[in-house]
Amino acid sequence: MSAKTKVAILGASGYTGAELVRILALHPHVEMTVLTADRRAGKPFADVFPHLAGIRLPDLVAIDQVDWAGVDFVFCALPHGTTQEVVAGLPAHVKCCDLSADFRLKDVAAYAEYYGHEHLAPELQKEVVYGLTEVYREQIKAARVVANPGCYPTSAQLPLMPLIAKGLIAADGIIVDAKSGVTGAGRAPKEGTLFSEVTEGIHPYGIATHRHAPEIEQGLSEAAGRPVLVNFTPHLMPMARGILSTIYVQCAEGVTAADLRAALADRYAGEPFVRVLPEGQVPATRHVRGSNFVLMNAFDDRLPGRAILTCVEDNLVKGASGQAVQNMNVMLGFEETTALMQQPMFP
Ligand SMILES: NC(=O)C1=CN([C@@H]2O[C@H](COP(=O)(O)OP(=O)(O)OC[C@H]3O[C@@H](n4cnc5c(N)ncnc54)[C@H](OP(=O)(O)O)[C@@H]3O)[C@@H](O)[C@H]2O)C=CC1
Ligand SMILES: CC(=O)N[C@@H](CCC(=O)OP(=O)(O)O)C(=O)O
Repeated sequence: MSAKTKVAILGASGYTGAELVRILALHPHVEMTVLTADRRAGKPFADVFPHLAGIRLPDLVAIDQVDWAGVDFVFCALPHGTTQEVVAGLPAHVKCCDLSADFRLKDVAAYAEYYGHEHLAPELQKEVVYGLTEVYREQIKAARVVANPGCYPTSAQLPLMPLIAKGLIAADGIIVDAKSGVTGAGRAPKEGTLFSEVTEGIHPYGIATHRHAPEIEQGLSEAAGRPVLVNFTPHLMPMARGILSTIYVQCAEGVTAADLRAALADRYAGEPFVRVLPEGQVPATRHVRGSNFVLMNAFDDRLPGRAILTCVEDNLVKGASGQAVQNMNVMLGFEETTALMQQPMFP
């Protein structure tokens, strides 16, 4: 049997880091040899995440303690803004899937505008492949560094890109109304994610300014073959996991929701993680919890010629760590579904 791939998880003490460990624990071809943290460096991993105590793992270390000679593949699960120099400094033999937003935007000027500082690795940015697996699989196969998509952009681009590319919906005037669970904001303590700030309520945030809008527009523009702008408003929900995107679109002349559903079903036939639901069935976040699945459907609006698309995912799995493992599987030539076929937990 060939040797296992040695994997490092940078930011293993965060939510997406824990999900990577949970998923990779069932991966037959990898061994987790390095787990890093910042404030929690020096601790046993199980002290930080007792629910994963049954897995044999190395202790958490600081990034500057990592011996890269013993690493083949890196998952970088660090806060955005801290990642570009780390990834640019990796030795050439190491492949990487970056879960942060640091390499998602191809246009470094747009990055500077939305992230508030100049890109620190513009040369590397040119070779990074955007990791929406179902769309960019062929490029991902050959990539050394993959930028894993944002959680909201995954749920918006998967339903919209094929419909725009086929001219079944107008690329202009699209409204993406999205809701996320609180784990989307990470584990580091902040006022906005306190129980008392989130429970028994819902509120939009980042209205007309959220940094996922240009990421969604990047994909939709590519599908349309011209620049496209989108109206994107995220909301924070009193739940731990899950994203629901409700998307309002104008259909092309004569096109109905049945046509949109059929086109999506055709596009994603054979895709293991994308399911287009039968007519009338409503995607719910609780139907994807803990899984790498995406559920979507299309409905006729009451307004003539308009339709409503709905899409759900688990923000920590297909929206982050699950898609990252999917990308690693593609990059390293493993079966794409390896370690990812857990069924959703319900309720
Ligand atoms: N949560 C989600 O749903 C999604 C997250 N992402 C992206 O994935 C990345 C990780 O997110 P998430 O796991 O939620 O974040 P968390 O805040 O839960 O975890 C962040 C991790 O990074 C470490 N860290 C923080 N600051 C530094 C630093 N300056 N140097 C080195 N390590 C540091 C933390 O260590 P310590 O615990 O010791 O402080 C922790 O391990 C982010 O870029 C996020 O935007 C992408 C899609 C979805
Ligand atoms: C609920 C919540 O706060 N969600 C995060 C998005 C999570 C994510 O995908 O963030 P990155 O683009 O940084 O990877 C937010 O809106 O900032």
